[in-house]
Amino acid sequence: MKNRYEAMSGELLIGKWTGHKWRVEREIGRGENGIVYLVTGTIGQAALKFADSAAVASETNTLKSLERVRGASPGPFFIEADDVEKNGVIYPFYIMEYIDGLMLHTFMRNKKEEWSFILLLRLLDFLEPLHNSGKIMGDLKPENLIVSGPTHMIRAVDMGGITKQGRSVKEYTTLYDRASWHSGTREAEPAYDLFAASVLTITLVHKKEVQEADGQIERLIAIIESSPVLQLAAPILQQAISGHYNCAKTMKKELLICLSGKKTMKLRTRRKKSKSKKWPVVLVFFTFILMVFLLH
Ligand SMILES: Nc1ncnc2c1ncn2[C@@H]1O[C@H](COP(=O)(O)OP(=O)(O)OP(=O)(O)O)[C@@H](O)[C@H]1O
Repeated sequence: MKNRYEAMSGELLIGKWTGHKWRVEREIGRGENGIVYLVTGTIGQAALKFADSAAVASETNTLKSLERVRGASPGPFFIEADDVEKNGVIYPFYIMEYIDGLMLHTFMRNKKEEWSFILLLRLLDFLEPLHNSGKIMGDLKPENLIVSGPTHMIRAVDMGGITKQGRSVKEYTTLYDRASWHSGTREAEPAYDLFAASVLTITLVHKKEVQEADGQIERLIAIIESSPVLQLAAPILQQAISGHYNCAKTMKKELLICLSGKKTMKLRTRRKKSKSKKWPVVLVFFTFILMVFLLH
């Protein structure tokens, strides 16, 4: 790994330019661009990311440019950038807010499949202010998202894909990229993220099948239609896939309507004969929906 410092738990890092001291608690993640540590400084806990100077500069710029969207906190707050010098070598890093929570796929591991809709609602809450600020997330995938706090807010940890609307998407992952599914271009527009949000929701419930669909949109639609859980929101998921939505708020509104009583009644009537054991889950689920709606 080029120019990335491997720190140890308990180690004290001193910023070369600010003189600020950061005590390393533990490593919290690593990826292509860098290593991230949970650290403690005079301001309390924070996340420290070692990366090469170009990545530190561009990620720092992205986080700063998101300050205008801060009311909705889509990503971590930027704190400061600095270098640490060890044995005559300079290692660039930056400090950001530590987002406490679980990665999306870890969060879903011990949850009922119906939770995928709550996360979709939260994802739409996350996307709306970002889109209103003239940007899109681009690389929308579970690995870049954390579920945080008692209201299960979605926050992003990797902002590398954020692209100005009208430009070509900077970074993408084929599984969630509409162009790879032959369903549109890579032009950065809200509909690009809403397509990805729909695929992400399907993936939370049927990951293997989505991977096997291998870019064939008809197979993706067949997964929705044959899934007892996803059927609850089938029209919305399909419309997002076909590019019908270019506004997260509208998609959220229609999703809530779709998940409300009428659709459930239909499904219940259809399944009456089989005395489904799922009704307590559905009841709990709609109580959650109501809570999310009221909390917002
Ligand atoms: N501010 C943060 N708060 C909490 N956890 C974080 C934070 N930033 C990063 N992480 C954790 O560290 C991991 C790696 O961080 P990040 O995605 O920024 O690295 P990367 O090298 O850019 O990754 P990639 O290879 O996906 O480009 C994340 O998946 C997440 O688990």
